[in-house]
Amino acid sequence: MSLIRSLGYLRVESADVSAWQEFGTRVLGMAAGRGPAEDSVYLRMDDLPARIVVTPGDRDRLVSSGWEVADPAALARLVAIVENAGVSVKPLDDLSDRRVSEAVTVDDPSGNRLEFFCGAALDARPYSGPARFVTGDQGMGHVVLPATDDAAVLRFYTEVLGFRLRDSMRLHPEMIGLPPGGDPLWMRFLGCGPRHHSVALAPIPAPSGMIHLMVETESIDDVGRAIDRCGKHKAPMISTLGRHANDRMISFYVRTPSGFDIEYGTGGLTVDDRTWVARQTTAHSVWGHRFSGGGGH
Ligand SMILES: Cc1ccc(O)c(O)c1CC[C@@H]1C(=O)CC[C@]2(C)C(=O)CC[C@@H]12
Ligand SMILES: [Fe+2]
Repeated sequence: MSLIRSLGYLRVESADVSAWQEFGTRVLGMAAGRGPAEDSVYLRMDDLPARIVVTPGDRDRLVSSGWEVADPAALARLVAIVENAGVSVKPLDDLSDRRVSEAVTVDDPSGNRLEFFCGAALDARPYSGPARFVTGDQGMGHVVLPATDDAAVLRFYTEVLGFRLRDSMRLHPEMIGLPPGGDPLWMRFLGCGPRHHSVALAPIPAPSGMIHLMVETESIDDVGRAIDRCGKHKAPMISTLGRHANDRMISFYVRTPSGFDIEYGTGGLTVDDRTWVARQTTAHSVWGHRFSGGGGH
């Protein structure tokens, strides 16, 4: 098992935090949480006080993704491994807004900021949002992060952080607006627990620092209700419903107020590392997922 157990939280900076409050609760069906900063938005998906924290800023971007480890000893081991690989690790002092007992921060080779933490607080109030999310040992979902140097990020995530390669997908250069006939571009799907992928790295530039966050619900009815809410609140759905070829997730994509997307799905595959074999998928979906508006991110 890798020291990193699952995707724990996202920290987002936004010029319009109130749009996020509306979007998170009315469209995504998450529950509004409370936190120490009056001007921030805290969105709950389960017993944790917040899975998405949106802080005010002058631009819209992913600040960091937070990754949960089992305990302080595991965090110390992970920090030693990362430092041994020549990557600098900084302790995080502002833990009050994160509601965890220890956290550190690291940048991946493409400049994506990661945080590793342990000792998350549980909220005394039960989760009560309209959508029921699959979290637990699968974490809050998966993130797709931009990564320019495939070899460097693949080495960092697998050899240093201990993620396992679950799938690769070759992208045609023209899919992301490059001239045809260049070097192959790879999208890598990596896992740290039972979820098929907790992070995917894509050779696609993203001004907001993020391509999408996938959240998984318990049933297709949760997904159907979310599609209805997108219509009611005029949230921009940027793909039709579809089923992915690699993790079998049935999902659709909707644009957030920060310009990146949420993939909203159900029925994703869980994998067992003793038997899993990483393959190459050549189609992104078995059916559906027709993207509109600039190629799907
Ligand atoms: C291919 C795939 C399998 C499982 C997923 O959870 C998943 O998000 C994807 C990739 C979706 C993918 C993307 O994130 C960036 C923009 C892409 C490349 C497209 O334009 C189509 C597929 C999109
Ligand atoms: Fe995805």
